[in-house]
Amino acid sequence: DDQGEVSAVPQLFDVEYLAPVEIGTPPQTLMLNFDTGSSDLWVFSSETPSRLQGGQKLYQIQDSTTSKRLANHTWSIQYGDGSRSAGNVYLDTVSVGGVTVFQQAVESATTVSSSFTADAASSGLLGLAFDSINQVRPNKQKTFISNALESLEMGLFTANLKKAEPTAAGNYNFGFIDETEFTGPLSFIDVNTTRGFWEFQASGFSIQSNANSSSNTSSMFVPVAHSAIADTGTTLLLLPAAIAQAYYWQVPSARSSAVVGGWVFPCNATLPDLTLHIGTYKAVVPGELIKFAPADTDDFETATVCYGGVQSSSGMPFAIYGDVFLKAQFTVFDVEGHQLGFAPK
Ligand SMILES: O=C(CNCc1ccccc1)Nc1scc(-c2ccccc2)c1C(=O)NCc1ccccc1
Repeated sequence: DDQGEVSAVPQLFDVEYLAPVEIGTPPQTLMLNFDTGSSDLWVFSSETPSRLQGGQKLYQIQDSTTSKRLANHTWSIQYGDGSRSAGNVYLDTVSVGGVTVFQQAVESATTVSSSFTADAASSGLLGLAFDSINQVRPNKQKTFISNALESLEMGLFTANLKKAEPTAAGNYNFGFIDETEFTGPLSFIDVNTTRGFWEFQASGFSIQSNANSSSNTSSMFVPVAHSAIADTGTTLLLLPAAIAQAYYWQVPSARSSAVVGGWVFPCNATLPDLTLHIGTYKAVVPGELIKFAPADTDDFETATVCYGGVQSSSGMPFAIYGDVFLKAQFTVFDVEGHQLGFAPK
């Protein structure tokens, strides 16, 4: 029974986490964005027009002796931020951290939008949401994890994303739970797979002011029930506007800037911790993770205006608990049990 582990390498300002994936025979290793918010494994390839390439390593289809065209099948995907890609479909051998799937659908891009072209480090995405939202037509294809399930010791994978110090890489594990990766007990909640996402219910929030190091006062619990998804592919923690507003009202001189496109605050501000209540689990997101990135220059030293890691999810179908949230928790994605498990780390 298989188990696999692969390191999750944070890119600048933790905007995404890439992990090595081996495709074809002999294996071609590409860095892909592991994305629990979508269900397509797609790559830049020898079919991607050179004018749409931006230096990414390509899947050389003809160099793989095991690649087979899935005739008359195509794919096309659009993400909520407007980015998009589309192309043809091949079946080939795919390995992640030692877990191998034969005849995995590998979606080759014949067109990508500008934000993908501009992201030189990422050769594509590896979707880890449910098969129902795979975008291959006429016949949907299964995700890597769905195909790998039968060979895994446990029908689950875990994400342990980390804030990028120079060396810190997080990791994804497939088929096992490494108890050394978290401190407190795991708390499990049910997942609603109707929309194909890792969707769950959260009941509200509380805010801890870190006024001084010795004591911090915890605010009372504020009930703001909302649907949310656990999404490694979305950078920020996108919450109902009422929660985002209540949070930044605790930060002196924070404001919602139409110019920048979200909540900003002075970089020398001390940000409170935010606790999100999920079932009986209290997920603490430290203020330091919410001081996300400089908004007016490229480095924290000279920047005066900083962009918040918590932003509003208004206009979206649900709240999106992205990397800013997942960096603070150890998360179990129980594919077979349709559950999410969280623990502090
Ligand atoms: O699409 C995803 C997961 N994939 C993220 C991704 C990765 C690489 C390139 C582009 C996108 N998650 C989901 S589920 C639902 C949405 C959504 C977001 C806004 C409006 C409507 C739906 C998104 C999504 O688009 N996430 C990425 C994102 C980017 C910028 C701002 C918000 C969200």
